[in-house]
Formats: sequence, C-alpha cells, structure tokens
Amino acid sequence: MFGPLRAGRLAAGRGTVGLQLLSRLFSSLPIIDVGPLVAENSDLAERQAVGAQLHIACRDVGFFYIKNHGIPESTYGKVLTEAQRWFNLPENIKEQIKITPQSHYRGYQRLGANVTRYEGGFQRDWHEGIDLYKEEDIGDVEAQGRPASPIHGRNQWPHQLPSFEAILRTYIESMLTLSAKIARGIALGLDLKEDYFDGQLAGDSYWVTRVIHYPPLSEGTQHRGEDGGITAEASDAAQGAVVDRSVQLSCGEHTDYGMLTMVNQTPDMTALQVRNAQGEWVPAAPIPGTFVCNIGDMYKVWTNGLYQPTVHRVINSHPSASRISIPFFFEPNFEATVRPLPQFCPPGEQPKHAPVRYGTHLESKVLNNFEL
Ligand SMILES: N=C(N)NCCCC[C@H](N)C(=O)O
Ligand SMILES: O=C(O)CCC(=O)C(=O)O
Ligand SMILES: [Fe+2]
Repeated sequence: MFGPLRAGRLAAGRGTVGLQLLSRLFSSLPIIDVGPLVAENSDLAERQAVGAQLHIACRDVGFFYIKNHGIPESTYGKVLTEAQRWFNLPENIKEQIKITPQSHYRGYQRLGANVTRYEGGFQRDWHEGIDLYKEEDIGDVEAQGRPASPIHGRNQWPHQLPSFEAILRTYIESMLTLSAKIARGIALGLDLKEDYFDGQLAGDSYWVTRVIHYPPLSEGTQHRGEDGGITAEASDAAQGAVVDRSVQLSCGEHTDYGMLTMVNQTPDMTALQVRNAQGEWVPAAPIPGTFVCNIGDMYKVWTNGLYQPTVHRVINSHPSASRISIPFFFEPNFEATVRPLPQFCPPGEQPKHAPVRYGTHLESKVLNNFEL
C-alpha cells in the first residue's frame, strides 16, 4: 500500500509554485486524531495512517489540531490558571526574573519588550511572557567540546508563586514526550523511518516553552501614543488581508523557528489567526481537548520547501478579557545540522535551502527579539 502510491503522493506537492499556492487555500484547520501515535500498543499501519493525515496537513495547511493526545486536563488546565495568577503579580515582582543577556535570554519579558520580525518588517507585540528553554550548564557544554552560546544556561523559574515551577515542569515533560511522538508520525508521513528525527536531529530537542499573557489590545492604546499614535481603528484595519506594519497586534505575523509548535490556550477566546495563500486570516479558535499545532522553519529545509511554515499572528480584540497561551516549541538539537533531504531535491537542481545549524538559526532570532 505504501509503495509507488506513496512515492506519488509525496511528489504531488512538489510541482510548481502555482500548485503549492492552490493547495494552501484552506479555510479551516484539520483535526487529527493522534491516538495511535500516543498509544503503547498501536500497529505500525495505524501510525502510518495518522502519518498520512499529518503529511496532507503539513503540506497543504501547516497548521492542524490534535485530539486524543493523552495529556490530561489537570496538566494543561492547571498551567493556564497558574500563569494567570503569576501575571497578576505587581510588575516589580515579575521584573525580578526579567530577561537580560546575563540571564541567557530566559525569564520575564514585560509588555512590549518582544519585537517580532518577519520578512524585513517588525511588530512590537502587546504581550508579556516567561521564556523557558532546555537547561544546560555552560561548563557542561564546554566540557563536551561544544561552543557556548549566549542562550545556554539555566532558566529563571517564576519562584514568586511557589506552586508554579512543579506545574510547569510536569507540563513541559508531557509536551516534550507528546511532540516527539507527533514528530515520529510526521516522519512516517514523509516516508522516512519512524525514528528518523530521534538521535542527532531532535533526540535531544532544544525545546522552548513560552508562557504568554495577552491583555486586551484596547488597553494598549494608552501606551501607543508614545510610539507613534497607533489607533484602535488601525488595529481593526489589521484584520484585513493587507498588513500595515505600523499597527500594533498582540503578536505580529511570523513563522516559528523550529519543528513543531503545540499551543495550549485560554478556552472560549479566538485570537490566533493563520494566513492562507490568498492572504486571508483563518481563525484557530480553541477546541476543547485539543492543541493547535503548527510546523516551523526546519521542516521547510528538510523537505526542500514541500512543507512551508505558515504565517500566523495574534489579536486579542476582546474588550476586557485577558488571554493566556502556553506554546510548547519542539525543536531540533542545538547542534543539529538541518539540510534538504535528497529525496525532495529534483536531480540536477540546486537544493532551495542551504544547510543550517539549528542553534545558529535560533540565536539569530532570539538575540534580535527584544528591546530590553
Ligand atoms: N523558539 C521558537 N520556535 N520560538 C518561536 C516564537 C516566535 C514568535 C515570536 N513572537 C517572534 O518574535 O518571532
Ligand atoms: O498565542 C498564540 O496562540 C500563538 C503564539 C505564537 O505564535 C508564538 O509565540 O510563536
Ligand atoms: Fe508562533
């Protein structure tokens, strides 16, 4: 069943740019039951069937919901509640763990500190957050003969709320295990060995968790006069297809840097939007019991452009309610070299993307993300 048919299926999206655009004219995001990827005792054929759905979603949309992921509400719900409690603390308390170069870009970013850059434009985001990464001691990195990065180090955990760290660690551990299983499904969908991304590529994922609080965008207007008088009307205009880069959004349009992002968000608020090939913004409304997932820049390189990381942004247009989202970013190993796989490169043609060391790609983003 997975012989020539599969080869044909993979090749299908590889044609002209026009064909690719046609296939990315989605108006909703697929929902994928990942139960067989999570279960201990599923058959390879069942996992391949999920892989086939992941393949279509990654090729044609770049975003999808996962259901039957096995993470209990007690894990993903509790972390949202704790985050809201922590963000309610006074600013001077939150600043105790603020991001600096000395903190290895880990910790608290105040409202407006994050500048999202994309294709030469930039956007000051209207959110505050806590950035947590895989932890490594610089001494250990150097002992392994690897170059120390400005990002390497330990996290600043939100210690002012003593219960928060354990809840976050449980969440991170669950999401890391889950995302590695989804990545195995994506490998199957690409006709690769199931464990293709384990080991040197992503077996020691340089994961990131960002705990984000988006106050209503309208509350930002009082601050906006200072940097150029951005109005609520302008913010409404931003809902259209043409993006005015001077307009302030909750999070500016961008693609994610790594492999797979899984978003845990406040229920009943629609704020995340995904751009299709026509430039329309498709809402990624929360669906109870699911995570919104999207692929990042690295699958674009591996598949030589067959998979594209989809542009997205966040607008909290609610008049008074805060939104929390806690994306978990499953990334390659810091030292992984990501290069187009030969089966995605037509013979005799130059690959579309040069090899990239993931850590270098991450550094180039993170070191330019903040006005500290
Ligand atoms: N490590 C990863 N994948 N991080 C992705 C975050 C991208 C969003 C961010 N607002 C930005 O400034 O681009
Ligand atoms: O808050 C969200 O729903 C998504 C945030 C996001 O796109 C990001 O942090 O990369
Ligand atoms: Fe994102």
